Amino acid sequence: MDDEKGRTVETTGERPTSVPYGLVGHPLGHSWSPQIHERLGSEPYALHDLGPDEVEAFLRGGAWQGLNVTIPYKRLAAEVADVRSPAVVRLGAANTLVRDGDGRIVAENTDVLGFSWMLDRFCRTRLGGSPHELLGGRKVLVLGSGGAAAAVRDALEHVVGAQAATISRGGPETYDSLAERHSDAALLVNTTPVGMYPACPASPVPVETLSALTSLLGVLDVIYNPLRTGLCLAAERLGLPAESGLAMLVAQALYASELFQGRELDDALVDAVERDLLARTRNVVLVGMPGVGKSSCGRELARLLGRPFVDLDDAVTIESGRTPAQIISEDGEAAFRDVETRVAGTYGSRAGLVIACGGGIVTRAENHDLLRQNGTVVQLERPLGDLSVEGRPVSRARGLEQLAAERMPLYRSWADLVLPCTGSAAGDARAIAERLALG
Ligand SMILES: Nc1ncnc2c1ncn2[C@@H]1O[C@H](COP(=O)(O)OP(=O)(O)O)[C@@H](O)[C@H]1O
Ligand SMILES: O=C(O)C1=C[C@@H](OP(=O)(O)O)[C@@H](O)[C@H](O)C1
Ligand SMILES: [Mg+2]
Repeated sequence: MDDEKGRTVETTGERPTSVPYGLVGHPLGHSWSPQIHERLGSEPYALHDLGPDEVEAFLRGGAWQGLNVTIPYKRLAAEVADVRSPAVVRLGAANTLVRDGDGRIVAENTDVLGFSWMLDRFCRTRLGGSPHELLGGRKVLVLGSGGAAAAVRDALEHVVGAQAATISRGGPETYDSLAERHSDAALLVNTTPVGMYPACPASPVPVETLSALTSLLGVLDVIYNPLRTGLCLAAERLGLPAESGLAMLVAQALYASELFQGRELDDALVDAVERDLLARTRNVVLVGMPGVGKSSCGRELARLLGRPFVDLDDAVTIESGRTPAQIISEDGEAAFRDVETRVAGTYGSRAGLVIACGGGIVTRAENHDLLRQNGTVVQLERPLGDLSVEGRPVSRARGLEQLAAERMPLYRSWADLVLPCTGSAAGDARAIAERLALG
């Protein structure tokens, strides 16, 4: 029998009646789990955004082999299971369900394992010791008291032997008492949604409070979007090692995928999958002197990588109905900078973009966090004599020499990569793609 496209449709034998793997939750929104599981070999992987009246029947009777479960159904997932791991029993919550050979539902909590993996790598690579050596018997502050907090606390207490102190708005230990009562804490972990896209970069703890926690060795955030949360940015400003939750996301998926497939996967896959995700999702942000070639190179780079391109000057024009040059000459530079900062916030928080900034983006320090929360900053450099001042009121008014004196140190301090221009925008684009290992 042929279908309407002329393909032969099997009418006998085994046909999959559903997708074997997937994620259940509500609301699901955008999820990176399908791409991650595809890389790990547990595919096809579907998203099941299920309402409260349909989820239990699906968990109990749906034609699935392995499921990840997220908010708000992790407790239900633990309840419907026939077999529960020790972590699931302790937490009363499961994020992974598999069917065993007898059709029984087996529940695990790989959030605990995923956080342990991230903590282990963070401690060894950034703090120079194992979690147990660095944190055993010491106090760790856990911000928040929801499901993610329970998994983090469980890992800290049962795997590492640390003392987890929960900080929450309504609990006995609040944010107000942080600096006063917990200056002995060795690590701080955010499990609240504060700082998550699109309300970013926001931090659950102001940088002043963080600086009063004088025993901190580092900071972790379970949020992975943006790639650098407001908390991580604040910690980095204080010189504290900090990492947000992408590794935890990938590691919990790896442990879930092992259960789905019934085979062991190499832990090194976590680093590899994380690197791939970073390469695909991190913005490339171009800065440099006016006329250096940011807009031209950005356009070429976006074409090369097959990504959307955003020129912040164009975004300003769309947002305000006037070009940057018009705003500057009619209302003054400060008025332009306000709109520029607004659009930097909008596009800086998105993922997978090539962003060309205006030359003056570095004149407001706050723009740096807006753009680096999800981006790698690349500075383009050419000799001043080669720079066009056409249609650039700021360059004309102040002169390139003076602008360079003011801004060069700022470009340098923002830049993750400085690229001496190669002679053509397309050549610069190829050089950036190569230096940042983007393909
Ligand atoms: N790599 C380059 N080498 C030589 N000229 C360039 C290069 N990139 C851009 N240009 C030229 O310089 C001028 C300014 O480029 P533009 O991309 O608008 O710079 P920016 O956005 O940094 O102000 C344009 O006339 C452009 O054609
Ligand atoms: O240097 C500056 O202050 C400016 C640079 C321009 O962008 P380009 O650097 O793309 O020319 C534009 O944002 C505006 O005219 C102000
Ligand atoms: Mg430009």
